[in-house]
Amino acid sequence: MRVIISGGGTGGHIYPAIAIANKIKEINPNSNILFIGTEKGLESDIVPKAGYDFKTITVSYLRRKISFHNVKSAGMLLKGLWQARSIIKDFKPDIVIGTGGFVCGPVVYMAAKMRIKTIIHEQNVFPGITNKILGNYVDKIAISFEEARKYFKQKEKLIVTGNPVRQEFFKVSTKEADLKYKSQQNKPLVLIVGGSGGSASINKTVTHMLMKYSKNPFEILLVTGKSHYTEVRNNLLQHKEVFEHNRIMEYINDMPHALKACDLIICSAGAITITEINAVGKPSILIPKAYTAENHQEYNARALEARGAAIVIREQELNGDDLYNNINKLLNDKEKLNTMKKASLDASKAQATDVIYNEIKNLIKN
Ligand SMILES: CC(=O)N[C@H]1[C@@H](OP(=O)(O)OP(=O)(O)OC[C@H]2O[C@@H](n3ccc(=O)[nH]c3=O)[C@H](O)[C@@H]2O)O[C@H](CO)[C@@H](O)[C@@H]1O
Repeated sequence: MRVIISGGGTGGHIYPAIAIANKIKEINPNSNILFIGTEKGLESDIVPKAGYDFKTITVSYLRRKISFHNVKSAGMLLKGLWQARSIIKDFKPDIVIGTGGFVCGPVVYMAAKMRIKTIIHEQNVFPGITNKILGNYVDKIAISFEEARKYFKQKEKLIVTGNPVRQEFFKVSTKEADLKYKSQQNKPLVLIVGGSGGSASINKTVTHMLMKYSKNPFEILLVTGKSHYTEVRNNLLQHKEVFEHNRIMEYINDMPHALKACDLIICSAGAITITEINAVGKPSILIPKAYTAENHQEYNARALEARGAAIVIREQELNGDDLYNNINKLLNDKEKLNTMKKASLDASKAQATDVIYNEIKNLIKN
């Protein structure tokens, strides 16, 4: 099997691509897989670390208004299309898979025009602009929610698969996870993550909370996001006692172990993070990022809240005191925590990666 996978910009597009690639490799160890992304996107760091060959093309986004930026972007898009064509021509894939983000636009479009089999995967209820356009050209559109159907005109191409997550989330051992991530074995661990890029408002609120309640009876591991790390660290260094009970990191490369080790996760409500939380069956406090397209993160979060697996706090209403009280209340209510854990696990759809793999196989066979 020769496969090109493209998706990038944020972790929410990259990790599903890796989950699909891992599945293909697991079943076909001799398969040849090539990722295409951009140099600037998170994928240029994550994909090689995951052990896959990686090539880049140039892309840019378009603004809604007429602008010089758009003229420049159109030029870059043409260049990207040309680069994608040349990589596809050399690699000769049996199939090209897109998992969203601007970069997969030129790659999947070019492959379709070159009459190579193509499939895209959409992680959210509200599809991204790239996937919406690509829907016109690809052979198959894998969606994660029934509700996403109405946003695609090409009904005959749709298949509901759910979101693929890496198998490690289902296999990881609690003992290993605790050893790796719990620095104080006698205290509950609260993991706080603002998505793959971090969240300025979560970082700010948690910083205030830690300064005010530095002797918290739990341990906090705050993952700031790479671009926020220095600022958060400098602010917290003014209150050194905070670091006696808590830690900060800029990014976690081993999220399966970190998630497994925590007693509670507080995070923004990206679709892949939520799927991973369910895979390990953890209770969560979800803080949907405001101003995401169609407010899709709040939609993701409310779905989990309705199942009793999560508590939702709107970003606009976030403050350190409430957050601290919510954490304390939850960690002291074992019955509620257990109910939330069970509801979280019940929401897990472990078979998504298999369903997508079967679609890929069928497309290649036909
Ligand atoms: C602001 C915005 O529009 N964000 C979107 C983006 O979010 P984002 O990229 O934050 O996506 P998700 O929260 O869905 O996924 C983040 C991924 O990064 C991983 N991770 C994160 C932090 C870290 O330190 N280490 C790490 O490995 C997580 O385990 C997860 O696999 O893509 C998602 C999936 O299309 C969407 O649902 C989100 O709404």
